[in-house]
Formats: sequence, C-alpha cells, structure tokens
Amino acid sequence: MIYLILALVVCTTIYALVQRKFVTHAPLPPGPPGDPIIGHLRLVPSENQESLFYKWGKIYGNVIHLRFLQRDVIVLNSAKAAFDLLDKRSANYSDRPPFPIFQLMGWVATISFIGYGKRFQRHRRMLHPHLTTKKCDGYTTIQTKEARTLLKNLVIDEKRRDDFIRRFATSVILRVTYGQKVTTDDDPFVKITLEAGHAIANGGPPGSTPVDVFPFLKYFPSWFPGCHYAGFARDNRFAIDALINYPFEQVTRRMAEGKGTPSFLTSQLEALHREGADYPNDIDEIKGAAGVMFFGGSDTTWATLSVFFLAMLLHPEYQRRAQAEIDDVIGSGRLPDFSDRTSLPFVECILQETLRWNPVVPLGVAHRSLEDDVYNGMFIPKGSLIIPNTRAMTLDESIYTEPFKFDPSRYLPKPDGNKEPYPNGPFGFGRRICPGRHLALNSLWIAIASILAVFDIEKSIGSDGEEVVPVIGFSSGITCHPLPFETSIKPRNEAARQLIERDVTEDTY
Ligand code: HEM
Repeated sequence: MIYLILALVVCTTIYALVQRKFVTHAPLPPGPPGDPIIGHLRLVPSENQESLFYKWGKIYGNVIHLRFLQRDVIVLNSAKAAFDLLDKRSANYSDRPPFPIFQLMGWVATISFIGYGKRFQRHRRMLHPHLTTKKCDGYTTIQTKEARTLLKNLVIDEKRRDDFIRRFATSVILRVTYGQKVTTDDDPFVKITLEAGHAIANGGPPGSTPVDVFPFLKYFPSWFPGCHYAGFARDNRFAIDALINYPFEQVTRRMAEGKGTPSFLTSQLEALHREGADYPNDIDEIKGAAGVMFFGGSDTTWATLSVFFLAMLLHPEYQRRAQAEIDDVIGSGRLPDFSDRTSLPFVECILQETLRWNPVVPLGVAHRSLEDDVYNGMFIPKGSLIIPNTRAMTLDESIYTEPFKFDPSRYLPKPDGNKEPYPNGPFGFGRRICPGRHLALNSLWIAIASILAVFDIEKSIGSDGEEVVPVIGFSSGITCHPLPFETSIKPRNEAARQLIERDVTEDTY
C-alpha cells in the first residue's frame, strides 16, 4: 500500500514537471536548488520557516521560488513585493489553498480557510460592519474597563502575568463577539482559547505539510510517514468544536431567556430570524464566523502583549521615556484613556515597535494565486502558494536601521529618530487583510498605555537574591509567542497603586 501511494506521488510529480518543461514562459523566481522529485520539502523544516526564508532572501532576493513536490511556493520577503502582488493585484492573489489539517481540526465554515469567491465575500460582509474604525470606537469603553481590570489583577499577582493578559484579550473579543464576560478565575472561555491556541500553534506549518500537498493522506493513521499533523488535528478537534459551539450555546440560551447582550452573534441570529431563508448565511456559517473572530482576536492580542512585556523587560530606558511622556501629558491623578492617544506619540511608537520586533503571525496566512502571472520578469504559476514572510519584511535593512534592535524611537521624526515607517505586514495584505486590526490596535494601545502609566517592569529576583536573566525564545506555529519568562511588575509608586485600586469598575474577576 505504502509503495503504491509513493509511486502515485512520484508519477504525478514527474508528470507535472515534464508538462512544465514544454511550456515557454518567463523564468521562475530564483531559489535554492531542490531535490529532483520532492523539490524543497526536505530542506524546509517544520519549525521557524520564517528564519530560513529570511536567510534565503539574502541570497536569492525578495521573491523566492520553492517546490513542495508539484506544488509551487512563492515566498515574498519584502513589503513592496507583498504589496505589489497581494494588494495591487489582489483579484489574482486573494485565494487560499485548502488547509486539510485545519479542516480536519474542525475549522470548516471559517473565513481564514475559505477560498476566494462568493462564500468568502459573504463571510467578509458578515464580519466587516462589526469591525470598522467607527464601530471599533464604540468598543473603547469595554477595552478601557478590561485594561483596568488587567491592572488590578497584576497588582494582586504579578506572577500570573500571562494568565491575566490572556484574560484581557479574551474578555474584549468575547464581549464584542458574544456579549459575554469572563467572570471567574477558571472561566471556561479562557480554557477554550488556551486549548484552541494549543491546537493551532502545534498544527504544523499551514500549507506545507505532506498532507497539504496530498490531502488524501489525512485519512491515514498518524504513524504513517508525513501524517503526524493529521493525527494531531484529529486528537485536538474537541478544542475547536468547543470554541465554535460552547459560546454559541451560551448566547442562544441567554437570548431564549430574554437576556442576550448585543453582540456580533446576536445581530447575526436576529437577522437570520428576521429574514429566514432569504438571509445569506445559515447557522453553521454564523457559528464559524463568530468562532474565527473569537479565536483570531484572542491569541494574537495576547501574544503581542507578551512580546511587549519582554521588550520592556529588556529595555527599561524606553519604559522610562514613555512614563515621562505619560506623566507630562496626563499627570499622576488619572489613568490614560483613548482621548490621550494622539498626545502620546512615544507610547504609539512602543506599540508599533512591538508589532515589528517580533510579529506574532510571522508567515501571515498563505494566499494562493488564481492565474499565471509575471512579476518583474519572473513567472508565478497559477495555483502557487504565496507566503508573505512578515518576519523578513520587518527585518528589511533597506527600511529599518539595525532591524534586530528594539528601538521605538526609529519612528520619530528627525533629529529624535529616523522617521522610519510603521511596519506594514503584521496584519496581512489586500482583500485578506485582517478585518480585526482596528479592534486589535485599540486593545493593544489601551493595555500598553495603562501598564506603562502605573507599573515598572523589571527583572525578577531569584531565591539566591540575584536578578533572573530571562531566557529569550519563541514558539513556532501559525502564531508565535515568547516562551515563558519571569518579570517583576510593581506599581511605580504609592500614588500609582492607589490609582489602580481607586478606579471604579464593576469588572473584577
Ligand atoms: C495583534 C492582533 C492581530 C494580528 C497580528 C492579526 C494578524 C492577522 C493576519 C496576519 C491575518 C492574515 C491576513 C492575510 O491573509 O493576508 C489575519 C487574518 C484574520 N484576522 Fe487577524 N490579527 C489580529 C487580531 C485580530 C482580531 C482582533 C480579529 C477579530 C476581531 C481578527 C480576525 C481575523 C480574521 C477573521 C482573519 C481572516 C481574514 C481572511 O481570511 O480574509 N484578527 N490576522
């Protein structure tokens, strides 16, 4: 059986390669030499692909061609190439490849994994009105309250930093999507995002596992060569089922009791009820849209805040500078709110540098081309997997001086900085750009500004009385976050402590 399948794989690959030999077209983009049949499958690791693609970019340029068996893969290492193709030519580059591993996991009616077409547009139309800049202005009260709850929690137990920033991110998106609140320490919604996060982060590099190239392999047991991730997806399906179904059940129950709080989901269910069969989306599509909004908004926001804490730990000098700005503009008698945003340029620079320094979706989500295309004299075959390497874009030396360095002042006008542009790729490109970016930026801003206003983030002290030097490492997966590290998070002074405690909010856990 194994030999039969291998023979089939080899034959279809040879057929595809021979067919291409007889067609004349512009040369493919450059890339490292691959193996005759399997192409670059053996050379590309399943972890930290972005770093290897970045290194190859230095040798072969900003547009690289790879081949996984007969599948063409184009890696875009510069924001310009990504913008030229995914944005300016978005009609050709907004498709998605099938993601059999993620489908196996239960992500079915989910925009991020739906190909370009009418169904994609229906999902986009469902989400978009709830996430415009104007609509997001209406969520700032929720975000401010949740940020203040975060401060209170950090005072109570600084060691649980990760739990609390996850709760902050989850609470905001839970309210917007389902009108629900995180209410207790061991809230099921937090557990659900944790388990779904684990499933997504360990589901393998999207689009480049053997199952992605030969979807029929998903029916094979996990011990079969190349089928590990399929087994993992099956084992973790429960997490995605819970993510999609549990909040939905809670909301429908509350609506039936007449207690539904307005949210994305209630508005969709009401529209479905009102319009019946004329409404373009059925229950499963609505559930899927809410599920991706909930997950898309929690894991990424949490991971970015974790990067922020790491950066502040390593760079007390920028903390001090942001605190001086906050003290100057706001004083010490109140906490920041959204009306202060434009008056705090350095805090904004810290937010942007956090997004650039370690983008939490380092390879974006792969797009797929619909037609043959030629870009700068290079042939991009129809059906290519297009990988925007955001990591390489944010490290582009032609745009960022000393790109590995965390330096928020780079964005300031001269003479304080170099007036370098804010990073372009962390939220993706073209018609697939992250619909939640305005909401995410607001959540990040209020959390960062509030934390900087009242806390000093420093190295923690170990039992030996010495400073604990953080071990810096990042997880690998579709989302990437810092590996656990310790910090000391202390109110800057007694006035700051009182400010946190005095703030009146009914939102405590
Ligand atoms: C720091 C926070 C976030 C980051 C870094 C981020 C990043 C991304 C990226 C890179 C993509 C892929 C874009 C592409 O294909 O070109 C994406 C897609 C998506 N994001 Fe976000 N995101 C964040 C927050 C959010 C939030 C808050 C929501 C929901 C409210 C959200 C919902 C989505 C959805 C639904 C998609 C799929 C879009 C599609 O396939 O057309 N994201 N995000």
